[in-house]
Amino acid sequence: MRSVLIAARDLLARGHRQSPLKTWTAVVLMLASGAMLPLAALTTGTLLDAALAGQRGTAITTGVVVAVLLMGGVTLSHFAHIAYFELAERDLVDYDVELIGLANGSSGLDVHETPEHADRLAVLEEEVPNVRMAMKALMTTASLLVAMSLTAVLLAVVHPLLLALPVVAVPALLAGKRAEQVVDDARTAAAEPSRLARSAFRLAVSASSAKELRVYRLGADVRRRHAELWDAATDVLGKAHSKATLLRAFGQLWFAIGYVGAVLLVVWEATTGRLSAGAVVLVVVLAFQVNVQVATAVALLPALRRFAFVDQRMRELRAAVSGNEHERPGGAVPPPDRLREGIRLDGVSLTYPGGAAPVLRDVDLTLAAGTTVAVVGENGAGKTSLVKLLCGFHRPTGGTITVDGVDLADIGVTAWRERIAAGFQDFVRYEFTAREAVGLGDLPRIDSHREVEEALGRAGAQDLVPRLPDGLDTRLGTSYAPGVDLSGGQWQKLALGRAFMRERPLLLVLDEPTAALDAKAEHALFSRYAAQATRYAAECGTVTVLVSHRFSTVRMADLIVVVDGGRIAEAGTHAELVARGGLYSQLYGLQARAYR
Ligand SMILES: Nc1ncnc2c1ncn2[C@@H]1O[C@H](COP(=O)(O)OP(=O)(O)OP(=O)(O)O)[C@@H](O)[C@H]1O
Repeated sequence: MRSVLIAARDLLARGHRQSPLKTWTAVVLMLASGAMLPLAALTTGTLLDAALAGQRGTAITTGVVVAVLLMGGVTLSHFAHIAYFELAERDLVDYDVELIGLANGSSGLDVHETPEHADRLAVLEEEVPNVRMAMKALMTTASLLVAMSLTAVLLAVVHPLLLALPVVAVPALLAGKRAEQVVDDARTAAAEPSRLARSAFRLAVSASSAKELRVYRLGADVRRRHAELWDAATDVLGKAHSKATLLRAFGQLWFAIGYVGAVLLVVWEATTGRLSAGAVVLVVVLAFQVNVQVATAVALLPALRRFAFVDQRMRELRAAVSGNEHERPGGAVPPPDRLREGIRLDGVSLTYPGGAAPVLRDVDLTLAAGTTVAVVGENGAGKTSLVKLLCGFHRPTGGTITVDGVDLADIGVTAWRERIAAGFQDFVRYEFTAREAVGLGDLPRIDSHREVEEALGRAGAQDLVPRLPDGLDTRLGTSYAPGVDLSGGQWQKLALGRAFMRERPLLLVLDEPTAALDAKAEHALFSRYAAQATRYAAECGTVTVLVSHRFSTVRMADLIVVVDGGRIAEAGTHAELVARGGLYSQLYGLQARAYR
């Protein structure tokens, strides 16, 4: 119950922030409409007594009042609906905006990479559109509270024993509440299989997986997984719904017994002359209204409980994002204007949140200012994890990273990120215009035609634009709007252009930037990288970190770092490492032979 009250308060407060006038209009109209039906019942009783007593004038006046009250009940709630419907729409947008903010609200990736976070986001993505229903349920509940209170007072005035009628309604309400708890628990239990089923569905219908699904004949398998996961989810939900229906039916039956008892009581009192005919009509109508009120309350509970569940998840998300224990926001020291010494890692280790073992251990490394450092190693060795630490996405769980002698943890995360340029292996395919897809790399200059073209030139992707039908104004992708679809390599070239938008980065990260490029493009690109890295190095001492599996790329680096099982196995120049005859030499030999 407490969670429902908190959720109701949050929803009203959110509505009030959007429009105080509309909120108050809706609340006042709904409260007034709640009083109309009980007052109409009262007036109907008076009307009957007046008619039976031959008081024509009173009967006509009360008849008009009954009509006005009945009309008022309908029209007030109609006008309230206009106000709260718009509020609910605004609330919905507000929730979406907040969700986008929270999904991107942590400076690092620790929160993002936990299953609880994924579940919370999946639940919210699905449930937030039900805010419309929640607003309607909340307003109707406000109206219902007035109606129930007034009804209780009127019943008590006719006969104190009739107060038992609303009391009889309580077990019915409790049964309804219990039913909702059962459904909520089931929804939480079904969140994981539902999320996995949705992911199987996306896999089955997305264009990017179509090729593999056909070649490996995975269609039937994905369908089977999807069906099994939904079966698991719907089984849990189905059982819960059956149990909830039984609980609600029990509640309704219990109330029906009370209703019959109340009607028999007033009829008995009337036959003994203690109550008037008008009072009997009043009680019969009110008792019927109590039944409707209880049924409405029970029917409203699901929407309110469901919203309370959303509100609770939203609060958990806020708390998880703001109070993430693994993530420190970073100090206020600004990053240096230019790197003089470079970046040092001393005894650095990293264990992911919830991870059993460190994925990086005892890493000692100096990335000297103005140099290009290549990181190589087998899959899962820890290369990307190293890059993530340098970008401040995760904090080392042991040791320190210093930038020109200042602990990276003391440097403001946002300020540090502004001095990083990065191209990631799992780059994003922004389905915007080509100019925006590149210009996003440096938001203030997103609209600059010249600077976007220069960035593409630095990334070796200048040949891409002339092939697009509307040049940089070409809309990309076909998922949400008609646009031009690009090849994997072309998307990657745009991602590289994005990485080269920032002009004075202290750290340039290229995490397997050429995986989707052909050999000619790769070769052209490396020569450009080398020139670019030299230019950056002269301007601000940039450290370029290049993660690659291609040794033809790697050999041009000033320092090659070989990562093996989370440790630095060896480090040196290409010549030094080949001469040493260690892991690098073996891996290089294997690849060189393959190319011969
Ligand atoms: N978010 C995460 N949570 C837990 N473990 C992770 C996470 N990301 C990576 N790992 C684990 O850390 C280890 C190193 O992964 P990492 O991505 O750094 O390897 P990599 O050398 O870049 O591999 P690849 O060449 O395949 O890209 C792997 O065992 C991986 O399973």
